[in-house]
Amino acid sequence: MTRILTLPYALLAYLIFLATMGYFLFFLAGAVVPITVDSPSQHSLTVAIAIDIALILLFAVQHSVMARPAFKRMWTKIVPPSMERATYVHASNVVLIVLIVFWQGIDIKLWDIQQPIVRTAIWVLYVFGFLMVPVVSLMINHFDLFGLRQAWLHLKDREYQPLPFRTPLLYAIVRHPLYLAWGAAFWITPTMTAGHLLLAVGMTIYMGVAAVIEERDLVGVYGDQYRKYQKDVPMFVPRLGSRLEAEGTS
Ligand SMILES: C[S@@+](CC[C@H](N)C(=O)[O-])C[C@H]1O[C@@H](n2cnc3c(N)ncnc32)[C@H](O)[C@@H]1O
Repeated sequence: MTRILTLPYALLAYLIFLATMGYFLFFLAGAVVPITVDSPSQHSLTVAIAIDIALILLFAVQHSVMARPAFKRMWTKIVPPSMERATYVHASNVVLIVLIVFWQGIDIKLWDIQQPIVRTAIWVLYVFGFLMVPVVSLMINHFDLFGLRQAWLHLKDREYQPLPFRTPLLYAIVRHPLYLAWGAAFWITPTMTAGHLLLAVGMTIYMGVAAVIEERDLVGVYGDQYRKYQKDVPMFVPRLGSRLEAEGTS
């Protein structure tokens, strides 16, 4: 039964993710869609800040806890292993939709660049940064990240093999290009409100902590290979003039 259900379950998670991400592009831009990061709050400033912080914490806890090996070991006693990653994607979708729906905008402008050419250039950079998120996910294994590979292997009755350690393209320059792309999406805007800043700061802190925790797990999985990678390649900020040969540490 799970053999038949796993692939549609994972595909549904993936499609909802794509739709949510499409919405999120405009949510962060504060344009086109009805609810955005700048939608005015109906609450006092203190309550609005408290709700926003609770939403960021919910996002951080769900993403961090469900990605830990110990949680996965326990969780896969309930959820079939082939559905574990797709379930993570479903949960992440729910959390992101909750964040979008309940986010409280705080309309205090910290910067507001109106010069048309500069404003357009910033929008172009924003879209580029945002689109780097799916592009970077393709560099390691997009379909594994979204649970589709696990579901496909299960359908074909083939055993799941974890991804090998790799350092392709941007992974030869920094260890966390996906978080860097997310950072660009959160920070690059011609009009920064206090609500948007709260989201950008909260997510940046979360990604910093998540990267440290993720690396502990990666050292556990890949051992000295990952330790060497940590020595050779910076976490977030590229070092001028130094770049691993793509795939060089694999
Ligand atoms: C959401 S991705 C984020 C990757 C990274 N933190 C980044 O910002 O690009 C997390 C998954 O990527 C995998 N991963 C991260 N770096 C990797 C590497 N160099 N080779 C293979 N898998 C990697 C981890 O095992 C984890 O399952």
